[in-house]
Amino acid sequence: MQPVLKVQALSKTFNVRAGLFNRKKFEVLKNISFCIGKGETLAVIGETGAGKSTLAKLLAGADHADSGQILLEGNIIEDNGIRDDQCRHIRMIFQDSGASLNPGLTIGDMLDDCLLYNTEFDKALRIEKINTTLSKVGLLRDHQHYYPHMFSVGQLQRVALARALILDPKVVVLDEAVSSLDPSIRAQIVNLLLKLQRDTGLTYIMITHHLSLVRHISDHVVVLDKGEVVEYGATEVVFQNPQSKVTQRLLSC
Ligand SMILES: Nc1ncnc2c1ncn2[C@@H]1O[C@H](COP(=O)(O)OP(=O)(O)OP(=O)(O)O)[C@@H](O)[C@H]1O
Repeated sequence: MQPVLKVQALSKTFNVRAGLFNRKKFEVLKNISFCIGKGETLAVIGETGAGKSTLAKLLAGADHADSGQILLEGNIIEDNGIRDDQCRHIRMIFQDSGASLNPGLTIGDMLDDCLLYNTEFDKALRIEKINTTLSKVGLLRDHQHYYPHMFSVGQLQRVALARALILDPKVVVLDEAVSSLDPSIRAQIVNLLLKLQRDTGLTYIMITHHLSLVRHISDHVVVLDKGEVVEYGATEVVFQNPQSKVTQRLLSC
């Protein structure tokens, strides 16, 4: 079966300061390759600074790679740093959703803007889509009139999820999206993610330090170390018999 997302030899370099006047190249991601099937969850784990968030941004189109390809359902959506700007099928949710929402916009206006800029929907269709999306993530119709500061942290993650889902993406990248939540709220959001996946065949790429969560919900895992894939396989296999020193260290914590 064709993977929904295929990443081929993705590399990324940052120009970083070296001393007072010089800059040097820092290879943050080196030759990253993996693929993921529809309705599956792939976890990306690694120590601090391994390159996980950079990879998340490249996948979601928030930054560009220097080389390599990203293919969605067999079509190249990024080729050596050139992104198909029309591609809205990979969306991202961050840890601190509150910070990524415009405090001056109601949730309804924010969702409406997403639809206005990315679809040809008329007003009636946009209203219907906003209502069904809010209900999908467990929020009420009335919540569209609320501003971000009126929500709890857990509800804000639902709002972020609504913003990601309103354009019917195929892949959602979750960068520590449930990490800051307290355990009971985290469990609610994880159950919501699993339900959405069961109902719609969504594919997740989950970046997290929570290894119990990785074990609970991911089908495959990629272990990054200093920008390189040091282990990649079925989660159960990797957890039971970790091959790389980094994976062994992570699992022993
Ligand atoms: N814009 C940037 N310019 C220069 N260096 C950067 C930039 N963004 C990230 N880095 C560096 O790239 C490396 C990887 O960062 P990244 O945030 O991707 O790691 P991470 O695995 O997500 O870490 P953490 O688990 O702590 O979030 C780090 O050394 C970081 O300092």
